[in-house]
Amino acid sequence: MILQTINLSHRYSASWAIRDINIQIGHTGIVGLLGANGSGKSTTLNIISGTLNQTAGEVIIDGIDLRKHPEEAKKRVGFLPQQLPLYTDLTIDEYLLYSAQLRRIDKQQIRSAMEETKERCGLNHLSSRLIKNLSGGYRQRVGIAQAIIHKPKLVILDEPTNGLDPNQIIEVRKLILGIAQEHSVLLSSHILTEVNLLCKEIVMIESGRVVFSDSMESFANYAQSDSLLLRFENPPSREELLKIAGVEAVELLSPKQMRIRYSGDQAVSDRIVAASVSGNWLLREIGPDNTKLDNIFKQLSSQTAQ
Ligand SMILES: Nc1ncnc2c1ncn2[C@@H]1O[C@H](COP(=O)(O)OP(=O)(O)OP(=O)(O)O)[C@@H](O)[C@H]1O
Repeated sequence: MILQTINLSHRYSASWAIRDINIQIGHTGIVGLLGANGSGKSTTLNIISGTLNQTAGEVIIDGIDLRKHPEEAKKRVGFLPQQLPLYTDLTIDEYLLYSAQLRRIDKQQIRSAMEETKERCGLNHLSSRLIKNLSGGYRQRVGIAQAIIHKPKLVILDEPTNGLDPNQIIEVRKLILGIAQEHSVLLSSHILTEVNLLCKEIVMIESGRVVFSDSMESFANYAQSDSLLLRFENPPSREELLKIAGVEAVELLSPKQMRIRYSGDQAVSDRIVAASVSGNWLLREIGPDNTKLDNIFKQLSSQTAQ
């Protein structure tokens, strides 16, 4: 297991910022930590990267307890915090040399580590450019470069595309996908589309607690599994629909169109068809509700806020 957090909890003052966060990463690829602003993503990532001490719970990196053996555990982690840790008066080469020294890379290997990292991050042609003269996208690449220069098993990226323009976002996402071929990446975002595009797995947190944790595929299924869109030529009343076994809620979208939420088995659609025939409701459309994942995000968020 590359990362395991066990009931990770943190309290800045009186109230808990995160509570019982359990994350497991066992392979390369990207795990998305999704949550609205203030939900506790940065707190979680700061703890996992060893920059903040948790109030309770454990972080195990590659089998090493981060609290008990911080140096050994941190060797295996690269971190891009939300605020870029750059020295803008340094050139890219100077900054990467400094980062490599901080990471205690062997003197003989520093040059090759720098060259390889610049190559991977598309920075070779800018080696002697001052960081303050780089665009936002390139600064982000330098931030990512310092996070991978020591070839950590786990790379943690806190909102890596935040504040970038659309073209820069595409480039940085490409870079992250490349890095994920060789490293395990834990990436935070408040944008569901981004997590959907990049990640195989998703951990969604809200108000400091995990509300969903599974594959992206299960998330999409979960998101669409429990509602149906219906359209009738001769629509029944809400009460008539609610009488059908399994139908839990009816939401009118237009006089003839509605969304129902249901629980239990999928046979609810057969029962709706049968009821339509016997009630002469003239069913014209029945199918899964392809609610945009973003709506689900809002829905999940409001569930936990209650
Ligand atoms: N240093 C701090 N002192 C006190 N409270 C804090 C501190 N840092 C964060 N918090 C609070 O902890 C909660 C979680 O914040 P955190 O920054 O982890 O969330 P986030 O999901 O990363 O949000 P954002 O994307 O806006 O940074 C918030 O309520 C925040 O106000």
